[in-house]
Amino acid sequence: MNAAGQDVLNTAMLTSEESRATATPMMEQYIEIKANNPGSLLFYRMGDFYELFFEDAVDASRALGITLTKRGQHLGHDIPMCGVPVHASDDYLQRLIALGFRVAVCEQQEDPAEAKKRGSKSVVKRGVVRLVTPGTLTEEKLLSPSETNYLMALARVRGGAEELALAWIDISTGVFRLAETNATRLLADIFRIDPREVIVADNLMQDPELKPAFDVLGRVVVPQPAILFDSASAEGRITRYFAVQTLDGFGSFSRPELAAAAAAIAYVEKTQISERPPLGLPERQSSSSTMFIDAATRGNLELVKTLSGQREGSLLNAIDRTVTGGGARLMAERLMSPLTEVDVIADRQDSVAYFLTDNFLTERLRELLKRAPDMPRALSRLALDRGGPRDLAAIRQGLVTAADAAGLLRGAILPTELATALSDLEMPPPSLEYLLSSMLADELPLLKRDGGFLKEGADEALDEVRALRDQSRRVIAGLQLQYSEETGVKSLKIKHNNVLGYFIEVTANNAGPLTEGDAKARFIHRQSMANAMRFTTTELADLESRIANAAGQALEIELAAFERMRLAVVSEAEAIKKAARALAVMDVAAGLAVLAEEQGYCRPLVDDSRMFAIVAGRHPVVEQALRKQAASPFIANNCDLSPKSGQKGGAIWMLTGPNMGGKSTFLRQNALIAILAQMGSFVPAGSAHIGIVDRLFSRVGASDDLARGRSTFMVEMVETAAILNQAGEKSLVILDEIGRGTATFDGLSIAWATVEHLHEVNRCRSLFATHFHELTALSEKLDRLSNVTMMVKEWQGDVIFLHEVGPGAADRSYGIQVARLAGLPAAVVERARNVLNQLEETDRKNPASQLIDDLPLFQATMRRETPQTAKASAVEDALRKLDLDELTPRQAMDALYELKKQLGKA
Ligand SMILES: Nc1ncnc2c1ncn2[C@@H]1O[C@H](COP(=O)(O)OP(=O)(O)OP(=O)(O)O)[C@@H](O)[C@H]1O
Repeated sequence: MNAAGQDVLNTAMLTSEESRATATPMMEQYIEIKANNPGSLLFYRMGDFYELFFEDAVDASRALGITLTKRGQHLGHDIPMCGVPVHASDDYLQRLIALGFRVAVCEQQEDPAEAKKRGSKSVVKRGVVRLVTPGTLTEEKLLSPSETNYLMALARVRGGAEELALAWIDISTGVFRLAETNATRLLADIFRIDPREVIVADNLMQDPELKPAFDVLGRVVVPQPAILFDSASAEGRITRYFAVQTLDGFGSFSRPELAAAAAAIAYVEKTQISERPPLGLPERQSSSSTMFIDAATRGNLELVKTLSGQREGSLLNAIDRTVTGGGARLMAERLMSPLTEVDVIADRQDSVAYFLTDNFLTERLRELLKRAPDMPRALSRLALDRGGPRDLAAIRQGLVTAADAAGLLRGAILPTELATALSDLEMPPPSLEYLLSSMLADELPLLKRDGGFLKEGADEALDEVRALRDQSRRVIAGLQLQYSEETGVKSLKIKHNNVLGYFIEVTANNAGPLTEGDAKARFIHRQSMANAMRFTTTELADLESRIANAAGQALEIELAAFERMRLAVVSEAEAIKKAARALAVMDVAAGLAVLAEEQGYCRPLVDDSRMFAIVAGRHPVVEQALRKQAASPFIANNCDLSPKSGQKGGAIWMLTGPNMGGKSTFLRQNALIAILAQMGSFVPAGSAHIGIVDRLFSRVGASDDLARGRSTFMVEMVETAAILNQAGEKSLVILDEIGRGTATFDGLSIAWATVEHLHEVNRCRSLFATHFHELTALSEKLDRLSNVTMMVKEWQGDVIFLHEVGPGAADRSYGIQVARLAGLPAAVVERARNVLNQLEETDRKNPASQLIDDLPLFQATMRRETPQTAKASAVEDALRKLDLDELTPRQAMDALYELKKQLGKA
């Protein structure tokens, strides 16, 4: 029984020997194909439908809400069945893929008439032509225009320095990249790339080092046979795919990188069966060239989606002004991977600055770009032979846009990035655009088999058969007139249907003149209906076959022309991809210029210093939200974490202030400004000077991870631990209310020790917001720590939030006032006030802040501990080397004496 309560044969029973022995020939074919494609729903082509059977039918009918029927029996069980029409299959595929299914598409591979020739019982040949999985989509309907669609392979090869590597491919655009990684940064790297599917060797699925990451990724991870990841045969697989002798020309790759790349290629081959998408050569990405943002930080800062999963409210949504799908994808990619290389950042800023200086040019360019179709995706479909006439038209329009954009910028003195883009725009040969424009009609059908996509004048032979077809139609109209005059039946009509083809139709009452006398020999009776009779003539039959032939010939000519155009496009794949990329680069730069102009952003100075000086910074998302609500304007705030002269480490700002005062907003805005600056954008500030941030960490907001058995406090501590273990001198760390998830004293102690560790060990630029006002006393001992506070005014017992960051420390949180504003019952507010007074009284007698005088500094305690923990003593070493199971009692005694002697020496 399955979950739906039906008695359905499961796949194991279906593919058993017994099942095969009793199967009909068609069932036998089905079982064979099903057995070869485990884990996928099988779309089995029958005429105009894809049919699903057995468990697949039950699952799909439930997922798609379509009717489940039955078709005969097998092994004494009903065979459940459901089907989707071929012409609408993209919609169904989309829904199934979104629900996490994978689909094997099985087509008829010969004409049913061919099969019949082999005998009346023979089955039409069928084969799986493609596995549809989330990471290997190419259809326009299945893809989001503004998002990349990466398939990723993770490989591990023991022995080298870095044992793990990632390879990711977007077959809808041909992008192919590689990077080394390690267990610590694995999740951060995967989230940066945000793949739809990650393939992993099945023998790694339970690996203790990797399993926690797989658990977080969930069903995105798909186990595959380990042989796909075999590093020994990796190079061969890659060279075969790219049809080259050696990989030497591509750069040098580590063994894990080769294994990951080969696995990704193997999976593409496995899912695309006979087709080969046009992949770019693998590009190596060094992890040091992008800012490391760990998974928690990426989520907390809501870069591309909010914590609740929406795009609305994310940073990307607030800054994306691009007008093309390719531009939107590049924008998201840049936001996900801010750079650490000063020169490249400056190049990108130069492009934005260029467009900012010429509004007129920017607007004209954007108008052009708005008409640019998605060239890389159309190209990919054409290369995979899944494209239609509209994909050819997309390439044509893209090439026109590229030429127009090039025309607009040619002759100008362009900054580096735009100059490169301009020369890329000029890569595709003009002859290609000319070919497509001279062939393609204005109105295009979706499918090439519908014909009618070549324009008049495109092909002489086609024009001739079309003329013949049109002429024949005119002849038919003439015949109708002639027959009606001859017979005197005015209502005589020549009609057409798929069964009879062309025929003459008269009403039953008017049949006489066609069935009597001489006419009887001329008008051949075909069909009698209730009220009508149908006839044909030799002339009409002759005309009909000429028309049918003409249509067949026309389609043949069109399909041959389609193939010529397709090959012409595919042979320029590299140039087309370059031009498309150039359009995306221009779209991003122009979009960022529009944003900077509209929102008043400034160009930040980004260099290799340790500066972090933001003047009048704003939160890019909150600022726009406040404006939209026409609420009071956003209050800009400064932030300076730069080392003072003579100091080496970065500064820490300890931020206190009331609830609702704007602490979290201030913390996040500075992290977001760093990200924007390093992705090459202008930033929401009056001015900004940022020394490259190589790693960004944030611990903000409360979230729990109950699915993995972690409480809110546990998550907080895990994230804090990651920060303290990994942050270095170039990092930027944002910590919001560390220690609030536990008892006050525990929380205060943890926060205290964390600040000391950041100051003494990590020495990074940090912002630390807290309600533990006792911590502000630390500024007396930690020279790079300053206290700042969110300013408030008290007015007639109420608090007024000024949202302004000023020097000093808050002495209270105004939590009770905020609680009152939130509508806590008056009695509870009153009682809380009393309790607070009592507590404050006790604290005044024995303040926790006095601790600062009583506690030795963190570094001092560290120093005391370090020698013992860091370097094991000779006695410990000797003890560790002893193999107790191998010692006789006598040897054990001797070893003990020896140890004692060594201890004496120490
Ligand atoms: N600089 C600002 N200018 C104008 N409004 C602001 C500013 N900063 C914050 N706000 C507004 O104040 C609200 C509260 O801000 P935020 O959540 O940052 O406060 P908080 O101090 O972190 O509060 P809590 O301690 O309760 O978490 C925000 O939703 C925003 O609308």
